[in-house]
Amino acid sequence: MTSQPEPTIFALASAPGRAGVAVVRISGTGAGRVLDFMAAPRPEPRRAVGRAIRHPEGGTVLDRGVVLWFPSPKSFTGEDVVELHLHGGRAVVQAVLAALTVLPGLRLAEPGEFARRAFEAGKLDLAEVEGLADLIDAETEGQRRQALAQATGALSGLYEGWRASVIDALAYVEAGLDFSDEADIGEKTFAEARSIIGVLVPAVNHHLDDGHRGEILREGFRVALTGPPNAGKSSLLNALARRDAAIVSAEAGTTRDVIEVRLDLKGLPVIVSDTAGFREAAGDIEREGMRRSLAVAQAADLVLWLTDATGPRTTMPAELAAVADRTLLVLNKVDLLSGGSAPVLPDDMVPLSVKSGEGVADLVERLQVIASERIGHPGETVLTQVRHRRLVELARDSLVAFLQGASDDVELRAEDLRRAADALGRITGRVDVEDVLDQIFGRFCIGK
Ligand SMILES: Nc1nc2c(c(=O)[nH]1)N(C=O)[C@@H](CNc1ccc(C(=O)N[C@@H](CCC(=O)O)C(=O)O)cc1)CN2
Ligand SMILES: Nc1nc2c(ncn2[C@@H]2O[C@H](COP(=O)(O)OP(=O)(O)OP(=O)(O)O)[C@@H](O)[C@H]2O)c(=O)[nH]1
Ligand SMILES: [Mg+2]
Repeated sequence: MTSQPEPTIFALASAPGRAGVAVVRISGTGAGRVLDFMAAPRPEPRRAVGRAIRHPEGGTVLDRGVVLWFPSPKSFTGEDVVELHLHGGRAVVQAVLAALTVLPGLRLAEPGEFARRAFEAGKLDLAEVEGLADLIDAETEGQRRQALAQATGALSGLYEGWRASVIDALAYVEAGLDFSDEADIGEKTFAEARSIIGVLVPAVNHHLDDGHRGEILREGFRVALTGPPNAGKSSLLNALARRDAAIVSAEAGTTRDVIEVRLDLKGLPVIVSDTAGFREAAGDIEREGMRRSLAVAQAADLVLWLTDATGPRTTMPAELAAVADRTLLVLNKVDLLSGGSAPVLPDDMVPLSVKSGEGVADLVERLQVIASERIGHPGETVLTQVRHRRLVELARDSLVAFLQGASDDVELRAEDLRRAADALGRITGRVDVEDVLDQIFGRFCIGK
């Protein structure tokens, strides 16, 4: 039985919409034929050449572009790849995509399908693919660095290195099994395995005990704006975003829905959420707003409690304080205080006036410092997502079980190590990961 060849896939690899240049990528055994029919002759591998791009039927010139030819296996996907660099007009791209569908054996790629083929060809492992998806999503410098390191194998190297150690230890344990009638050999090899795992476990624990730095950098440091109604939370949000993201009014109880803005503070992603004000006497809608506010505060890495300098110095309600990880007190509207001099405030209270702009830059600076303390040094190899964390925890638990288990039950101890190696292998996709593939590749846009 001959296996059906994979269809050749194509897609716009650059962003949709009008652009200077658009790139259409084609991957699979039919890619060379695209060149033959639409941009003959095939250029030298990996050399950009200017070519007329023609319709395969009739030969009408659709555009004058640049073409690239990456014969298998030296390509992004490992398959034959062709790139057509076109003028980025919508009609040009449409005409070329329509022309490609005319060729037999070609179809439009699904989201992430190019990356999936790169994975299946062994060009990228799963952690690298996830890094690539994060790189495409990266909005700040810190995120870019972390994602690029992961996309180019930093995490894979770490986890594969650990897995190699576990497999070393496993080999010792299994050697002991083979010599089970010679007890002293078994003991010796088991001790070797123990010493390998004894060194590994603290390293794994250290990696896990990172305060979720990589995950926060990847997802954004979350700041919740809370406070009594009318304190100026929405005004502050707008000032931070430098645009009118939220409605501001002199009426108390203006904000009900949660409004998010994303800031880039010196390369760190900070997500600020404006929420409904907290007060006792509130109607149904406002109460729902307060419920949401509480949920946002609970999920936040930092909760700001903003109060009006001319009003009563309300403290954070107990229900809010109870869910907040870390809080910062902010006193707004200091422009309204008579005398003009700033009030004497406790050290941990930040005075500002959204109206005059006074103190806003200082607050931004405080936020940046707090976020950077939490996220730590970029460039270190840190856990970046929950999928990895779960598997590293699973591996650690199995390694601890190995260390604590009875050494005379060698079969069970070997099983502990196999389970640990398996968990680590699932991070990079070295062992069965069918169950998560669709989820991971589905994150990509079409053309990646
Ligand atoms: N034009 C273009 N730019 C691009 C991409 C692309 O696909 N096309 N990329 C898409 O993500 C990124 C670069 N990624 C790439 C990764 C590997 C190969 C590649 O041809 N690898 C071969 C050859 C390596 C070599 O010559 O040593 C290989 O791995 O065998 C190409 C692009 C960003 N820029
Ligand atoms: N004088 C002065 N007024 C301010 C300042 N900041 C905000 N305000 C005013 O205070 C009022 C309430 O502002 P908002 O930003 O809507 O207050 P909020 O905290 O979002 O209120 P709710 O959404 O109702 O909880 C508006 O009239 C703002 O113009 C400030 O620094 N000084
Ligand atoms: Mg508001």
